[in-house]
Amino acid sequence: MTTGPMEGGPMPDTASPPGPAASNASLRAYLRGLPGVDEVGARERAGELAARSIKSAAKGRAIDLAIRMVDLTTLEGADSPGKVRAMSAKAAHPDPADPSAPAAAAVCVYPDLVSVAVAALRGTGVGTASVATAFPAGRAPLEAKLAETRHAVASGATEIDMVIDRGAFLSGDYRKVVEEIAAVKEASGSAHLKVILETGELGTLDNVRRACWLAIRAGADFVKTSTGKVAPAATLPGTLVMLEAVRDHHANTGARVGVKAAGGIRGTKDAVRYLVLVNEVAGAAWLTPDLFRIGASSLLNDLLMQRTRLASGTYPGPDYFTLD
Ligand SMILES: O=C[C@H](O)COP(=O)(O)O
Repeated sequence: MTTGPMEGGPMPDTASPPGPAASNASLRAYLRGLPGVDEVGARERAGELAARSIKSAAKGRAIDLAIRMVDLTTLEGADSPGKVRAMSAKAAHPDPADPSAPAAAAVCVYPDLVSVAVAALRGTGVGTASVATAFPAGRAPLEAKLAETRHAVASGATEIDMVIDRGAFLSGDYRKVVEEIAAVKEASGSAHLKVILETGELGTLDNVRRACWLAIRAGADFVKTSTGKVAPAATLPGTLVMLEAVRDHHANTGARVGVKAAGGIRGTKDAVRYLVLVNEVAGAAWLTPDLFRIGASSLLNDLLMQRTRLASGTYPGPDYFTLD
């Protein structure tokens, strides 16, 4: 098992973390002094939780919860207003034949399409999330990243999904990572900020733990695994480490930060595995769209198919739901 209050006593935040104006040297010293993540233990624990089965009655509830947690995403060069409108309609009413099917949490689009999603989602309660900060690579001057963030917010985005500067992180410039997140947080105003770590580029689970700590410290409302553009994208062990980080942050400060698993999550089985992980690692308090999201471009249809099968005993035909 990895580190945690139940297994290893007080967590890192209690070990006199450096103050808000800390130099890069003290951030480096602090982060490098944190107890390491037990990679083998994390993988074993994630594997063990993934193997758990849940009863049919609980499965129906889990599927509805997973639908409510979906950030229905399109992040392609070929995205168009028409596609965003169709996706927004689907997010608000995933199964037009069954009004009991819950709505998704949000639609996630590039900044130039935010206004289209906002108009299409007005009055539905579904949020509009926008990637910003030169998604997915994050290679742009800070001013350009802030301008993009402000544009998305001015267009009505309720959530901003930013990427961290992985180059700065991997070369040990933690101060730059923190400053950039804090600046984007300010530019986001009242929009919720999700900070994408791009765990597939961080190399180790220790780095995932460190990046989480920096993002939370800089003001993240959510920490998010991946852009969906880099392999591996979301993984159970990486998400486990992130859930431990938010759990420990809560134990140390009383504040709750959310987690978003995104990238490569395509089936109901996978979605349910993430819910089991959330429940077992962070706790039931995180089983809400306010604290856990699944970012996915093509998961919703499988959730709807499984939902219909549970209710009726048969799978709907392949053409029953509109394409994700
Ligand atoms: O943020 C969400 C991801 O970009 C979606 O990735 P996906 O297309 O693999 O589902």
